[in-house]
Amino acid sequence: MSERVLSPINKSLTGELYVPGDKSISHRAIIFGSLANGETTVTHFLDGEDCMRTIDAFRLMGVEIEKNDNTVKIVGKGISGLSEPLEPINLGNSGTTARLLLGVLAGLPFHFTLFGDSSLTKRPMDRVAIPLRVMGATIDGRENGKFLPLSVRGGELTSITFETPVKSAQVKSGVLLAGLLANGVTSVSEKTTTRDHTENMLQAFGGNVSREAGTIRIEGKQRLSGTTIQVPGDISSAAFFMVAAAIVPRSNVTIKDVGLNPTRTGIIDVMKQMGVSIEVTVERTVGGEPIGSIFIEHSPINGTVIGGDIIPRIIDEIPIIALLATQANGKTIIRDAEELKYKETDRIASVVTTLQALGATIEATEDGMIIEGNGTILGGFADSHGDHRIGMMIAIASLIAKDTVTLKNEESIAISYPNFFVDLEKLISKSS
Ligand SMILES: O=C(O)C1=C[C@@H](OP(=O)(O)O)[C@@H](O)[C@H](O)C1
Ligand SMILES: C=C(OP(=O)(O)O)C(=O)O
Repeated sequence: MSERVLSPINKSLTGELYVPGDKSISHRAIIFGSLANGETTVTHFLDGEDCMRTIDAFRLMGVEIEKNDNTVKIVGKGISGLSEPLEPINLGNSGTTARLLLGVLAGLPFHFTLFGDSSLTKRPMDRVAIPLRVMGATIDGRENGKFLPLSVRGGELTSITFETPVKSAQVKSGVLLAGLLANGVTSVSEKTTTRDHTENMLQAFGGNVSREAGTIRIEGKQRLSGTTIQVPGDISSAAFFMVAAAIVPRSNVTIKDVGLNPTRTGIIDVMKQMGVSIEVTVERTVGGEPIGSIFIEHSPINGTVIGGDIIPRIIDEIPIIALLATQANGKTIIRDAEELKYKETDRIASVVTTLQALGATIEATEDGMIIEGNGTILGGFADSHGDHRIGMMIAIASLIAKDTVTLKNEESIAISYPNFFVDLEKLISKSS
């Protein structure tokens, strides 16, 4: 368990930054590359711990995957080229690996044992196990198969018509992946749109998927072909520097080559709604994913009310939005965000207690939080509790703190952003 002492910077943040590859897209590139026939090359792959769990899982099933820094080559031999793993699969801290992989394993004629770290072991898996059982998989584990460790016996699946009871791209994707391996046409409906990278990437691998008014249909047993995937920069990682630029006086930062998929850009809408000066340019679309740049300047910030359909579009950005709200004029209310309770930590509780410990005025509600603006961030000790996004929120808070902040458990940041402090330093050192 390592600690890092962070001092207030008394400088501005300026310059351009390329953030690491998108975590959601990196996971999916490995999954589809492993199911496809032929070679897949993935560039700007996120070299973070979560995505390594997905690579290791497919290696255990016999897939040849070579990784050199941020470039990954996968030798796909199709679904029939996968084999039964001889060892249990370690999912580490990664909810995306767990839920998406379950969808694939459900359709393979093998037995699997899955386990994760202490955080993932507390996160619900029944949200995807329940529909997969209806399709024909046998999934069991703690508390009637709700929690890891899980045992999965996959095999022939029948298609399903499924309406997701939770606003979750992981659940949607798990069922769609099982649908790809099943007999017949699987249909998944969602009341609120969640990130659609699975649908986009399926098409990039030559698959067919129809999308109409919140319903996605996928025909089973499609043959996918290996391809080249260029992973855009992760807007969920960029969000930390976007907020840093907004709250540190005299800052202006441009994030380059970042993913601007509309199912992910809620952070831009929220920052604009709060009065932040921000300019977005979409430059190109690669594999169905828009890519471009975001320019952010230090600005006066206003409190706001955030809720409803935007929540899945900002779900991973809420911790850093809460920090932004501590610096606003007036109160900010975040509601309809109960899904935060099922992340690496209960992020309603961890955001509120961490920002309170740093001196902010913030209280938890059943489905979100209420933040008083014009807050002063003090120094002190703050623990990531093993949650990468809480760790990065603390690091950005330290930039405007009155005193040093000691970040405990800083190593969790490597889950999604191994070079976070190097990139932060790049923006600071260019400033006066
Ligand atoms: O599909 C994905 O890649 C993800 C979906 C979201 O989770 P939920 O689907 O559980 O909301 C998000 O929080 C996670 O970081 C990545
Ligand atoms: C919730 C997250 O990831 P996962 O669900 O994949 O653990 C996240 O990255 O914030």
